[in-house]
Amino acid sequence: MAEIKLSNVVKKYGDVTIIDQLSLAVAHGEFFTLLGPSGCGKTTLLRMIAGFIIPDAGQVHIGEKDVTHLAAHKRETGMVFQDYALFPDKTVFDNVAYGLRVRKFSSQLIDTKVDRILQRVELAHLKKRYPGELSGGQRQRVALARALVIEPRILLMDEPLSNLDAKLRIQMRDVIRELQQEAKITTIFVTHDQEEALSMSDRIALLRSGRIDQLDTPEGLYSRPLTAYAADFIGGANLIPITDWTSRGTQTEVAIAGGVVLIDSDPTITAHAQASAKSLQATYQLAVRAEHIHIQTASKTSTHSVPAHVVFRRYLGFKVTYCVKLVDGNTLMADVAAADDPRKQAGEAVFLNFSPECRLVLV
Ligand SMILES: Nc1ncnc2c1ncn2[C@@H]1O[C@H](COP(=O)(O)OP(=O)(O)OP(=O)(O)O)[C@@H](O)[C@H]1O
Repeated sequence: MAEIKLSNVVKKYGDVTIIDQLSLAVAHGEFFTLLGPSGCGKTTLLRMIAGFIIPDAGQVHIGEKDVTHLAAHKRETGMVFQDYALFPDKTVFDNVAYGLRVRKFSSQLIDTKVDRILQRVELAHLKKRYPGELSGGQRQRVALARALVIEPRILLMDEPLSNLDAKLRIQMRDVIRELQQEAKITTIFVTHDQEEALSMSDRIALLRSGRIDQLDTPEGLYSRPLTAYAADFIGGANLIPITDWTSRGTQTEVAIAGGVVLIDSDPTITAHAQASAKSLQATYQLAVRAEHIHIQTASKTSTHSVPAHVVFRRYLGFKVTYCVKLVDGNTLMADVAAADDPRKQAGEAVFLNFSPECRLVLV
């Protein structure tokens, strides 16, 4: 049984459809991320689950209960906002205690619960401070403690790390994930940061204009993107036009400018291609991650080498990034380990070998 279920939810503002017949199910204890660029509808979806936005059509279930029209405060959800939304005139202790006081817990139980959660987020020594006397990371931990102290059934987090500096953001990922695992609390996390999504989530729904483009595990989304949008958004793959392709059992030959690339076959793509009436060239591109291009100085190494020219070489310490141009003028970015660097300069000819992990993706 799903802990959270959205069934064909729709949200429109005027004539503009923001969420378009979207369905998803989140399992109990799952860390589920809504990922996508600004404006794709992540916050709207999260607020539908919280009860701040009522869908124009469709249902929201929490457990077995239809909560589509249930008031936000009756939904057993805790929310952490991007700007923390702490009470500036209350101490850390009182901020965290707020939800318990509203729920009429005894002051003794409030003391115990608040002290326990403040210790867990390493803020016990700061409980008498006001939010204005805390760093961004500390404020974020107060917001997290305040959401968790009421032991909500569901934790909803809207870009909770985006106001922190890069180092703190990475530390807080671990804190959130640890607390979530400890309490086995079903969590929906909104972010536009692909690295955050990959490193924290059990599953990710990649959104595109109010629809789910791909719903998958982090590994699935990174290594088996189905669309050019997913391949580009997660890990910024090179997208290469194809001129033809032939599936030969476990391997597929893909013709691109200058040569033929051999990749692993994907049954999903093959089945889609068989069912699709459109021309293959218009429907698919080859998605190639920078780490899946190997730069050779001679073509002899493989019958599937593709000629190219170096546009520029950028040394980055542990790796070297090359920009290379195919015979049709398309450019690709390729990463090589510093130890394997062929040390080619702009204008020099090279040959590219592509790893079998490269994929055909829907345009
Ligand atoms: N009250 C509103 N009235 C009209 N349009 C709105 C309203 N709220 C949101 N929108 C629009 O709905 C779309 C989705 O907004 P939403 O906040 O869900 O996106 P998001 O993916 O969370 O973006 P961001 O990462 O920038 O927060 C946007 O185009 C936004 O302008």
